[in-house]
Amino acid sequence: MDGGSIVQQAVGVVYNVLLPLTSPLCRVPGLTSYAVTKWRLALDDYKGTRTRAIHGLHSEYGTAVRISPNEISFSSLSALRTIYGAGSGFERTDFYRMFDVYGRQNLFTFAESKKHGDRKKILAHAYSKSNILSPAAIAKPLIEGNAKSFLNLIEQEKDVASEIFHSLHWFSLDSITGFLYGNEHGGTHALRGNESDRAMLNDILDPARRKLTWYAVHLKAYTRWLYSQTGVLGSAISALNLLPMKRPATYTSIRAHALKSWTDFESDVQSKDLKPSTTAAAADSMASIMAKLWKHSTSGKAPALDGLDIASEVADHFLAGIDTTSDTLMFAIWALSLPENKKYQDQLIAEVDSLITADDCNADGIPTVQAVDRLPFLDAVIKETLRLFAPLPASEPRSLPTDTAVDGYLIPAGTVVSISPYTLHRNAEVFPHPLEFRPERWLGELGDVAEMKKWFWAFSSGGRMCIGMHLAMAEMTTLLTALYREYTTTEQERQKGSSPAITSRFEVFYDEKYERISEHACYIDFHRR
Ligand code: HEM
Repeated sequence: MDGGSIVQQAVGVVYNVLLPLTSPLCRVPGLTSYAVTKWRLALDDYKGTRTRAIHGLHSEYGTAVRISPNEISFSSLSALRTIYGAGSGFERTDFYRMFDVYGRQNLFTFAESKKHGDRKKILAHAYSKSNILSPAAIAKPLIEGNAKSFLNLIEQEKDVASEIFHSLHWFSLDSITGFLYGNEHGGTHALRGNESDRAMLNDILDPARRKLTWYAVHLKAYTRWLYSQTGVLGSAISALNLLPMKRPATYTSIRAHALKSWTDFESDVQSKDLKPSTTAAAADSMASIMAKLWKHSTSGKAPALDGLDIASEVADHFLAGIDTTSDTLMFAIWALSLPENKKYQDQLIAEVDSLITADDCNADGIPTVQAVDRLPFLDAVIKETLRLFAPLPASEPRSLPTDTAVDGYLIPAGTVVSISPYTLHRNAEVFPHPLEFRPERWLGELGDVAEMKKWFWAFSSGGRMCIGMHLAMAEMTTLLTALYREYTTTEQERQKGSSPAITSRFEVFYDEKYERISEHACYIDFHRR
């Protein structure tokens, strides 16, 4: 070994081993293997065990644990306020940049609060509860119409509807595209049988998506290089099976659909001179989120947006609005269909029958988005589903450019801190019998509801809380009420003994009381009442 490489190795040891062991973060409890190298947590990521491993560390070491030389996980309410409270100054980390679309940042990926706040101002009203529930806005007819299409699918193609992982994804796909793009410029019709719209789900189903996410996070430059190679080298990379996910890589058709929706809209506004309220069709097109952003871009107001900014923003909401809502609906219907939970399904049906009258339904007989917002037991069922089966259960990383303190620990500038809904939602002192599906806990029959609400974190909190929450709630309440007004549900024989499972980032999530899982599939029988 020559002198240069000895010095290099010495620097490596100091940087990788001694520094992590002498940093102020050493006071934070945890396992040394996590403290000395980021690859220990990366191994959990690779195995798909990250969130459960961190949860295990919290069970053993308490509410603050070191999970990497530069990363601390917390699980207390005080840390939640310090890190995620409005105006805390903590920013999203670079981790989120993998959600940039077409090379542009968007609401989800902006780190700085000013840029984020400016973009949010343009969108906040469209996603507000009053707008989502307004009889004059785009969401109401869209969601009620899609609930009707879901019931039609059960009537006309019962076997197809019965595999609810897919059929509910079609519901959320049609709902989010109609809301973002409008019917004329990208609204999909998967529930009504459009095969190319349905095929977009293949982007989501490929398990290689988890591997690609791991590469994109842990080997960012190498992954970018792999996918940018063309010609002979590109073919050699493919032939040697070096790509973590075969081309076309993740979300290709969803992103292509999103870009086409924007370019179609842009050429229409230029050629037809579409203006709000000139015709009914134009008015519908102009009510979409995409049109809202376009109107802002032509208003001359700051911040300036160009076409790719708009396309990126809407494409990100598109992705954020598919799995989250349909995975939650799937777990809710599956949980209500289990024999041991029949009492909850009966209670929900009794509530729907007593509180939803013919006057609460639209001309198609579908309960309105406003009426279903007033059902307390339904709300408890959805909250309990989001608690136990949060569709985004993993840690939400943040950092601050200056030194600070969290829960009494000195946190040097740039340290990554995070909390996960998975761990918050399994605190047995707040949620007695945390692994059991018990909707009645939200009605005060098991634990302290006020306290539980403080710990409920499925939609995050503070300035970076989910902007799509009211849209998602309207979709979920309408679909579940419309369904249980007309049907009861049970597990199919082939589903018995296994939990449905979903993918989130690197991991697969399911009901951990089960040993068998059915990933991306859930078989339910619908029985007309
Ligand atoms: C049950 C349904 C949903 C759940 C549980 C959920 C959950 C979340 C969570 C936990 C975050 C914060 C993530 C983080 O900081 O790492 C988030 C942010 C976000 N969500 Fe949702 N989401 C849902 C539905 C939707 C829908 C339907 C949309 C449609 C537009 C949407 C759009 C967004 C956006 C744009 C952000 C970024 C907000 C910001 O940074 O200001 N979500 N969501």
